[in-house]
Amino acid sequence: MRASLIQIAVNEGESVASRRSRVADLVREQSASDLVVLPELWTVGAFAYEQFETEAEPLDGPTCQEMARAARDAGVWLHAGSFVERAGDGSLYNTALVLSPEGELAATYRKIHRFGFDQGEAVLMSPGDTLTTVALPEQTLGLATCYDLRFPELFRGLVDAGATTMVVAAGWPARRLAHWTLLSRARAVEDQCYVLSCGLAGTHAGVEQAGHSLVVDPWGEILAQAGPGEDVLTVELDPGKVAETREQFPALKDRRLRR
Ligand SMILES: O=C(O)CCC(=O)C(=O)O
Repeated sequence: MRASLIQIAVNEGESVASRRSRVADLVREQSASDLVVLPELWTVGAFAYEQFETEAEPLDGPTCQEMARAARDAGVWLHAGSFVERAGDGSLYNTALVLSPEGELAATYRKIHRFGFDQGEAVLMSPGDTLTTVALPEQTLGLATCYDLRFPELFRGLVDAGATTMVVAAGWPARRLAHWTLLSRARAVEDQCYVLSCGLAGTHAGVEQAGHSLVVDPWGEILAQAGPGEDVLTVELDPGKVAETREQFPALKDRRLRR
């Protein structure tokens, strides 16, 4: 399975609507891939808190519709990153979308761990409560968003639900770049899975983004890593590698503290 991660630069001066159509074109350019992954909140910017209310969309709003067309045109599975979802009761969620190559909505994931402690996303958004996996022809995706990366129990839950490839859509700040790389590798090693960590680039709301999206294999090796700017990373995921790693080094079978 060929996967492409599009590390999108979010800078002030580009409207959400023009970024949406620019990103749709970038997705269409990845038609040689099977799976395309976008970052967290690439529409508005992960730290643009004052725009969350004004840019919130229903689940079937412009981001979902435009990404569905792009997925269908490219003929790819598209993890369309996340956007600010306004639910029926008015509350906001940081919601990730997965679209099929036919442009159908295959899965959604509402970010469970909100970032900001007692401010920002943590107070503006409601938390999701449901783990999400998506069965693709060669890999089962387990979905996570940004701060979720710090919570290994979420990933163990995804392993138990059958995930073989974790997709982490993020808007990770540059000042904690070392944690981004370390935790992506840690999740891959402990869960013996591929990890596709796709972050934002650029600077918005005064927060420089880390970039450095990466793909890690089930042994913890980094297969590819982007630099700080907008970039596309393309890697081949070996369909047998997760099972082979789990068989040759069966540490997951030795778990004793399952809840
Ligand atoms: O955990 C971190 O260091 C970054 C998390 C974050 O920026 C987010 O979840 O939006």
